[in-house]
Amino acid sequence: MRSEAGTFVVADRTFDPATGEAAFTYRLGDDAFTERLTLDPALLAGGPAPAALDAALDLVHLVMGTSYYKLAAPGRVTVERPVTAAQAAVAAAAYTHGLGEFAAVNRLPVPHRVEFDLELREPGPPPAPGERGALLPVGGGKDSALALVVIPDGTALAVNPTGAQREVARAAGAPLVEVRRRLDPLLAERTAQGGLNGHVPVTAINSAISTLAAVLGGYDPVVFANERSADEETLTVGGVSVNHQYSKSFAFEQLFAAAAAEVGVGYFSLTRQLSELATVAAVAALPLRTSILSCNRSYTQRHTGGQAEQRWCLHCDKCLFTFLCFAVFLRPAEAVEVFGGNPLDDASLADGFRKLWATEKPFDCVGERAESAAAMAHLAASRSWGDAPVVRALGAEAADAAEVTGATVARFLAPRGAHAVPPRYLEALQRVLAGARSAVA
Ligand SMILES: CC(=O)N[C@H]1[C@@H](OP(=O)(O)OP(=O)(O)OC[C@H]2O[C@@H](n3ccc(=O)[nH]c3=O)[C@H](O)[C@@H]2O)O[C@H](CO)[C@@H](O)[C@@H]1O[C@H](C)C(=O)N[C@@H](C)C(=O)N[C@@H](CCC(=O)O)C(=O)O
Ligand SMILES: Nc1ncnc2c1ncn2[C@@H]1O[C@H](COP(=O)(O)OP(=O)(O)OP(=O)(O)O)[C@@H](O)[C@H]1O
Repeated sequence: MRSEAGTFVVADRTFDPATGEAAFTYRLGDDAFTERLTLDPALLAGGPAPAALDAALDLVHLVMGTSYYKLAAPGRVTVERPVTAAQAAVAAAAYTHGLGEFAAVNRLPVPHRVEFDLELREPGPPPAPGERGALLPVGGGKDSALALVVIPDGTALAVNPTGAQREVARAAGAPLVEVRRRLDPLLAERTAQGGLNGHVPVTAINSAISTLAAVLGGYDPVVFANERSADEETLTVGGVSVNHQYSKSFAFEQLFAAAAAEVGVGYFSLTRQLSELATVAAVAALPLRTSILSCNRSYTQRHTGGQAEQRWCLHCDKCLFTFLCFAVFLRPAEAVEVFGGNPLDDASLADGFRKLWATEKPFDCVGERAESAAAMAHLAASRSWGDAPVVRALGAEAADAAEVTGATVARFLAPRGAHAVPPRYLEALQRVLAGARSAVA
């Protein structure tokens, strides 16, 4: 069936509890797209409340549509199944702010305004929470590695797992459940034929998939590791903030937590009060620092298909930022052991490092401008790193940039800001942070 011109339709979906296969269909003009999930058999043994399972599937269906919507970005979304007000709020945020970078890159008006044509329903009575403990989505990088250490009895979950995600779960001693996600191949075809392309709110998608897995498998809560630095905008367009990491922000977390609560699942970010530097301070002191991989280039569909070796590329914005943070807490030889190289020795990368505190930050998962400047200034004053070519080139200007806001590494190590971490998890986090501080001292 054709969708009405100018509308993107969140259409049908199916789920087979015997095989764990779920299919989510969308329509855009003459095209129908179906994205498929295969859920780990380990998740299928429980007997989830049917209303909660339905609502969790609806949440996935809503946010996963952003990938297909973006081909034409018609500004109108029709949702065929009734949804709750909390789900509608998640969808509105995902299509508007979650597609903010996409809109800016494609020179569409920002904010990207989307009208929803949907029927609201009341949420069902909240089901009893699952009894199998915390479910921790892992990306393979430093943040979720820290969460695995703080919650040692948790279960890790990887969407399209790679060797890096499996390795970090193994190093932390956590059982791993896997969810395979397959984009409709027609998406790539239509993109190649000139469809619009750009970033989608992937943490919103992973959050919804994790919540579905928690409902099915009887886990509670779902614990993400989205740091405070993710709240900083990437750039401003006509006075409006555009954030590459919007679906990692606290604003989005609060909206999503309300929808997850309706299906009996707690949802929060354990590291919400931490800067990237504070997270790295802890991870640098842990043995599993050599098991992490934060380079996004190694997480493309090509790599998640298992066709290429994964390693730090040491050139992309995220590699440069992550190396800079770790250098604050490691000696050069230790850093090389973790990363397999030293980009601060390569003067040709100075411009790449400088961008980390520029007005327009890279569209990547990097920390706050002030924390990058503070980290580089800190290295310039250190005996171990002060002579590295990039540090020599940038130390003085980084110190000037840091001084504008009074930024220092020490200031970024103190937890601060709003959060929704339950007391028992907060105490466990504080214990690990204190242990790491004494290891570094
Ligand atoms: C791995 C990566 O960074 N990919 C971004 C890149 O896409 P690329 O073409 O280089 O490779 P693929 O990811 O394999 O994508 C192939 C095509 O498929 C489209 N697509 C992919 C995933 C999806 O869920 N929906 C899709 O439509 C994609 O548009 C390609 O055409 O550039 C893209 C455009 O800017 C980015 O959207 C890709 O980002 C991925 C969705 C991704 O997983 N990125 C995370 C590593 C990431 O950015 N994480 C952030 C969290 C940001 C957030 O929550 O929004 C973080 O770690 O802070
Ligand atoms: N493929 C994935 N499957 C499950 N969870 C994921 C996946 N990718 C990212 N996440 C989760 O989303 C959140 C944000 O991802 P992010 O990439 O910032 O974290 P990370 O991989 O832990 O660390 P790093 O920033 O060093 O890459 C984290 O909680 C992370 O575990």
